[in-house]
Amino acid sequence: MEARRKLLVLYASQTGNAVDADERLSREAERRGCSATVMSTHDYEARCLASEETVIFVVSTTGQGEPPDSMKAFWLYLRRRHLSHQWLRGVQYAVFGLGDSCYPQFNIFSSEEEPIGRDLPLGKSSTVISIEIKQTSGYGTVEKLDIFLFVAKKLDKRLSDLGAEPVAERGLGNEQHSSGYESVLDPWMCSLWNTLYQKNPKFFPNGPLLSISDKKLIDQPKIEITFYDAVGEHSEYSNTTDLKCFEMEINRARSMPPGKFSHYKNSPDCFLQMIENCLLTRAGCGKDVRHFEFEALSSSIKYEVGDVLEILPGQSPAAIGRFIKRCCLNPESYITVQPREAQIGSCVGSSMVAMKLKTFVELTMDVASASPSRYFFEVMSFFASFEKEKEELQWFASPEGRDDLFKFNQREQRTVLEEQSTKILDLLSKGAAVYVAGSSKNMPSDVLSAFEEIVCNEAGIPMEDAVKWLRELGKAGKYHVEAWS
Ligand SMILES: Cc1cc2nc3c(=O)[nH]c(=O)nc-3n(C[C@H](O)[C@H](O)[C@H](O)COP(=O)(O)O)c2cc1C
Repeated sequence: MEARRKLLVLYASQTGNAVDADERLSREAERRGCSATVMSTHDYEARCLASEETVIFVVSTTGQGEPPDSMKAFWLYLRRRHLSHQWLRGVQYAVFGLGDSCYPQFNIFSSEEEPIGRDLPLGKSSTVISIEIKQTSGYGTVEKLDIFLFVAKKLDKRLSDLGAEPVAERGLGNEQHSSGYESVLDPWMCSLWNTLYQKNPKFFPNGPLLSISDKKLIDQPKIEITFYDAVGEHSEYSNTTDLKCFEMEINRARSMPPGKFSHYKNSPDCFLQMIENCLLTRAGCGKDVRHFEFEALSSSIKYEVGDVLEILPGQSPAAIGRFIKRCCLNPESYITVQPREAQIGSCVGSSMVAMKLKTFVELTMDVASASPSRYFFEVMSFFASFEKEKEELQWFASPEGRDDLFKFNQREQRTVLEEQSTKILDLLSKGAAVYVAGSSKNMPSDVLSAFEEIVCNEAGIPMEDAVKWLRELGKAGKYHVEAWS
């Protein structure tokens, strides 16, 4: 019997959206009975592409029409001149691109005349910074270039020039769409499954429609986290991890006062002065993408065109603490993180070496500024015990609820932490009675515990302030207010 067909799903991402989209594609394929391997273009050997059967690419465009860092080597290989027009004969492919039509409106530099420095997206956060170190007063000729979804368009063309066969029309997801890139991804994915099924029914033995229940898949996480309560049990290894080095680097940078001399040089680490900080995105478009300009103050700074200046983003320790507390975990406990199946390869922050939970959260997760993914709502709906809440989460995770989710989640820039504190506002906006008292002492115990849990613990608002805040809301006539004494 011919073996079931397999899919290779490759992603190239700078800030994480393509990873989400890619994982969604592989999940949906697996729910239809087709096994899929998800990999970053960074971990994939480009020369092996010719021996694949079907490859789905999800790629984003970054910088000024550039491929993500993780795709640069892969793309360089694909562009080699010696590759024949038949090299990918027999390989089927589909490309889904992620981009943002805001970008062509910026001033674009042609590749020969790029300014010194590059855009540096800094993780999946609501503020993105593009950096330029000023050396001369002029920037060279400015050209308009269509950089919207540039990478997906180029990749699609190159794959086809190398003889690969497209199985679906290129999908182009635009973040400016009223419900984000998912509004294009949903129908694109459905038509992809149908086409693959028509080409070879072995892809989906039970047809292209959903055949495995969500529950079964949600029960099988890809990553295993093991907790060790004994502090120090594994600490003898922790100096060797990349994360540990990263942590040390961050601590070193944070503790460096102006004018401090580095340990190994007799000259100061270079100093830059910020001379411009301007918003690149349109006002009100819901995104904060900034252009910073720095001027070198010390002569010690040496760089060449293409060098990268990295600014390490940080998270508030209070937010990390609140997140861990909300998960009912001990921030001081040690964990190891590893993929459950060998084929998955390394996962974000994967480490066989135990590290402190709070270090892991600080270095690998964005708890205070990134909006949770759609899949987060899907998984939460599985665990929700309150029926109404479960239904709402399921609606958000469904294709029909996608627009509502986008408005509630991304447009409002909600975060995992905020989800908790907005619960109380949701309650209020649904017309629930607001109880106001002179002091929290008189609150009925169920109201008091809800307040302690949501307003005080999650949002970090002291109880007395929360009571004052409620009184203000009541005075403004927004909510029905009852008093107790
Ligand atoms: C610094 C930066 C530069 C970007 N440049 C472009 C661009 O030139 N063209 C485009 O279509 N989208 C551009 N985008 C939008 C991204 O492609 C879009 O946000 C995408 O969803 C990011 O996917 P990723 O998280 O997988 O990298 C840019 C985004 C950032 C943060």
